Amino acid sequence: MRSTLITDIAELTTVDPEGRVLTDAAVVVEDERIAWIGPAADAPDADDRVSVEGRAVLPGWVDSHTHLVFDGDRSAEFEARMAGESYAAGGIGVTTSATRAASDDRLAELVRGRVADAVAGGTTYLETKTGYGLTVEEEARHARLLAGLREEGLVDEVTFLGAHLVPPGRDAEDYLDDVVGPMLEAVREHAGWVDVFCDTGAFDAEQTRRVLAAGVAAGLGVRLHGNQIEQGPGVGVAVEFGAASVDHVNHLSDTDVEALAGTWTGWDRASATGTPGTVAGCLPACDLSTRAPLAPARRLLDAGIEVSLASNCNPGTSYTTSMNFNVGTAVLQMHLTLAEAVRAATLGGALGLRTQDRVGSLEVGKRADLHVLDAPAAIHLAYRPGMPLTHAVWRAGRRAV
Ligand SMILES: N=CN[C@@H](CCC(=O)O)C(=O)O
Ligand SMILES: [Zn+2]
Repeated sequence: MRSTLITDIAELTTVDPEGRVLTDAAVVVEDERIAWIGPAADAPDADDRVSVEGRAVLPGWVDSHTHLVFDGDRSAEFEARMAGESYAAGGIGVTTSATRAASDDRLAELVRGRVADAVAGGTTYLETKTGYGLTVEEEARHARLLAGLREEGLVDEVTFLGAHLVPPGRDAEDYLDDVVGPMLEAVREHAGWVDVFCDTGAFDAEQTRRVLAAGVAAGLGVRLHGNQIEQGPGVGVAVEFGAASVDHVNHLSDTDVEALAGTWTGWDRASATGTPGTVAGCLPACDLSTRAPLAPARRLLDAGIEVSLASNCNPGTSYTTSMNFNVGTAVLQMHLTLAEAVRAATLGGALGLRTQDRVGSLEVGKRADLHVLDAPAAIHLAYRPGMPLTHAVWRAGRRAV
C-alpha cells in the first residue's frame, strides 16, 4: 500500500457532516482512499509528499447528469434561441440522426474527449446517459459503449434513456413497446439506471410510469427528467417511484415542493445519515442556455430537500461539462452560499446517485477524489467566474490532472 501526503492546503472544504472547512490542512491518501485528514502540523509520515503551496482543496465534483454520447452540431438552434425562439424537445431528433451515423470509434473518441474535459475541470465521478439512439440497436450500441468506458474507469454510472423522445415517424405506444421490451432487455446488463424525459413534447405521466415500472422490474434504479418545460407530472411521478433524483425542476407547484420535502423526512441533514429521498437536480448552465427560469434551488433547500448541481452536458440545452461554471452560477444567481453550492455539486450529486457512502466528501475511508484550485479559497469559484481555476485533480487516489 503506497501513501501520499498532500499538504500546505490553505483551505480544505471537507463537505463532511459538520461541514468543516480546515485551514493549514493536509490529507493522506492510501491507494484509492483517504486515510487521514487534519492540521498540516500533525500530519503523519507518508511514502510521497506533495505540496499544493497554499491552494484550496475540495472534493472532486460529482456530475450526476450528462448526455455524452452524441455527434452533430446544434449551434444554429442555440443561436435562434438567443434570438427569441423557445426550447422544444424535438431538437433531440436532430442529434439522434447525427449520432446514428457515427461509427463506434468516432462515438468512443467523442465521449473520451468530453470525459477528459470534465476531469480537467475537477469532475471525479460522472453519470452519463444513452438517449440519442432511439432504436433497439442504437440504444444497445450506446449503452455497450458506455459500459466499456465504465469498465475502463472513465465513467462511473450509466443510465438508459430510451424514453428521451418518440423518434420522428414512430407511433408513441408502439415505440414504448420497444423501450420496455427488446430495448430494455438489450441494455439492462450495461445500465444501472432508467430515466424518462417526462415533459411537454416528450412523455406523459402514464407513459413515464410504464417505462419506470419496466426499468424497476429489470433491476434498474430510477431517475427522471421533469418539470423542465412546464409545470407537469414529473416530480409527482418521481416521488411515486422513490426516484433517486428528479432533474431540471424549473417549474414547480407548491404541491411538488411539498412532495419532494416529504421524501426527506427519514434523512438527517446535519449528520448526513438516514434514508435519502428524491434529490432535486438543478442544472444552471441548461437554464441559462434555454433562457428558462433558474431552478428554485434556494426554495428547495429551505424546504429541507437535498439539491444537486450537475452540468447536463448535451448538445441541445447545455454544451458544457464545467462544474466550476455551474457552482459559480449557483452562488451568483441562484442565491446559494458557497458551502451550499459546493455541497450540492459533490455530496448532493452523490446522494442523487446513491453513492454518498463512497464519494462526495473528504472523509477518512472515502474515495480519494480531490480538486485543487489555483486559488487560496473556494469562494474564488464565484468571485472569479470563468477563470481556469482547476489546478490539479486526484481521482480514486491517482493524479488525473
Ligand atoms: N430535456 C431533455 N434532455 C436534455 C436535452 C436534450 C436535447 O435537447 O438534445 C436535457 O436534459 O436538457
Ligand atoms: Zn438531461
